[in-house]
Amino acid sequence: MPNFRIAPSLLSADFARLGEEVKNVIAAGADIIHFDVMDNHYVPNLTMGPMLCEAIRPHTTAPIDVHLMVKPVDALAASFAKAGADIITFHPDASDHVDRTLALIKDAGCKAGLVFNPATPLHYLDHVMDKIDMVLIMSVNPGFGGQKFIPEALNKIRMVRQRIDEYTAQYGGEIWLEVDGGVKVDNIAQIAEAGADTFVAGSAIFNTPDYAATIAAMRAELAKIA
Ligand SMILES: O=C(CO)[C@H](O)[C@H](O)COP(=O)(O)O
Repeated sequence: MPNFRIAPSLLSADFARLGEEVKNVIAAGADIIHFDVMDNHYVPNLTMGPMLCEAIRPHTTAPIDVHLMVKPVDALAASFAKAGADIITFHPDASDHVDRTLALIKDAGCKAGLVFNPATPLHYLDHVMDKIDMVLIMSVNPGFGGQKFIPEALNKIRMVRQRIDEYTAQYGGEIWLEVDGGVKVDNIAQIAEAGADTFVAGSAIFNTPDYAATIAAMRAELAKIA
């Protein structure tokens, strides 16, 4: 069975109690904190900046996975690396120089990844497979939590899984395949079957009264995958 990781998105957490929410959701069995950064320019919403990342950093030793939905990318990527991010992903269509942005993130000591919106072509992976630690497939259009999973994302996940497997079989290393948007207890197994190993879930976890029960239910679904 692959090493499955559950990454609750703070987008649906109680922003007035973020430190507590971070602690609670990790204690409930989550692996990673997913931190959504929206700039009201690349996406039509405004969320959290590096100061909030720095503020939650002392509340957990779990990796903080920063998803930059911003344009331009580089200055904020550097600020989030300083603020304690472990993983920084960005949208290649928002960066003028994808290779340079990846290098900036890696040089700052973080893992780096590319994010693909539902309509972003995968050719951005062509010359950078050796520089990425993660591919994040958006299964909704970015900007808001609580949207419905777009089924076409499953085909894209399968294509990326094949690409990662072929690359790592030849060159070694590890590249995580994360999926974000509309992930729920009742579709997580199907998403895993398509090839994802890391699952962002916002509303599905934070909008339930018992985080541990929801995460356990997700893991029970994932355990059904051979
Ligand atoms: O990046 C995002 C939206 O841009 C969110 O992480 C994502 O939508 C998670 O929310 P939910 O699980 O409620 O769909």
